[in-house]
Amino acid sequence: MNTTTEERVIDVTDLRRTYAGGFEAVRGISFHVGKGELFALLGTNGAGKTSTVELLEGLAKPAAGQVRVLGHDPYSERAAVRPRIGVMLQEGGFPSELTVSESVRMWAGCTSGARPVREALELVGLARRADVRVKMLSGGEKRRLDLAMALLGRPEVLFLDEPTTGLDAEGRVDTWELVRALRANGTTVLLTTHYLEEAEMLADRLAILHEGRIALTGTPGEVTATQPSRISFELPDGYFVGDLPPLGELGVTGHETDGQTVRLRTPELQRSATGLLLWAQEAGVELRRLDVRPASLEEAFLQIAREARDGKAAEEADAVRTKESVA
Ligand SMILES: Nc1ncnc2c1ncn2[C@@H]1O[C@H](COP(=O)(O)OP(=O)(O)OP(=O)(O)O)[C@@H](O)[C@H]1O
Repeated sequence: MNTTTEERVIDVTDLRRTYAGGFEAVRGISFHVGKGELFALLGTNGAGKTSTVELLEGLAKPAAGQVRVLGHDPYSERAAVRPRIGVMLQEGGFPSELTVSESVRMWAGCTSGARPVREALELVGLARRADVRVKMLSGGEKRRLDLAMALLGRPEVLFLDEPTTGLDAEGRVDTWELVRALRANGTTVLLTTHYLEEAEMLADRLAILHEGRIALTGTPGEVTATQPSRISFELPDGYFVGDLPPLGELGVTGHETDGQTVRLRTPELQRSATGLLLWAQEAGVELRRLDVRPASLEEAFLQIAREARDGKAAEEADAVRTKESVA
């Protein structure tokens, strides 16, 4: 999506965050989110997602770089930004003795133009639990209450920090539907999640953070297209991988065999699958347990983690070699 500067509801340029003690958790990241877009920030544990989102919410001041939310600096112009955003933190931390509806009413008292309490609870499927004390809610129900609070002020921009952690499968699907409906009504959403399937289902665009930097960004389709697709099958007894047509001619870039099981990697799924199936038909061979699948976001994510680990291992080995050669 091409977004002009005016349409950029969130605009982040070379953002950095350094904690007391000098640790740099966010190391120069840039991205933007257009109106009505859902942008997902993904990353390994400690990659810097929460550190980044806190800067966008105006909860902390960047060490360097610039953040604009709805055209304002969320830290120094907090009063202009805060009423227009909704924030769902990882831990809501509401008083546990209050009931669900009392909690929402209390929060509504601090929110201008708040939705009616009943409407907020219905949106997140908590209306039946309105009179239950917060301390009696399940973990998933507490997440729904956190979401109700974030939605109270009909925000133009919604920050969702791991919104479905602790929800069961049904609760997760309900939340996805709600988020889609909000986005369809023009709400801009910034989501962090550990569930790659969630990002794949919801995000218009995403960024994968690693050690405070953006390792990969794009639409889910663009990100998964960086990884090869997979074809796996079992050959009948008496057939071996060498009996297949030359794999390079099928566009296959890598393969593994384990007994009769063959796994192929290819950046050209249709070409490779067609070539393989034509061969099987002509040779009268049944490819058992045939499985043809494009790469998933999870594979792209794991590949980044692997590359980062291998890169680090290579750097460490280089450092050891340098040390040895100096000694
Ligand atoms: N207050 C702090 N002081 C010093 N370092 C911190 C502080 N808060 C976070 N960090 C460090 O900054 C890095 C990024 O943390 P952050 O919580 O932003 O990561 P994250 O991507 O949200 O991780 P997770 O997926 O585990 O929630 C981590 O190495 C963390 O240990």
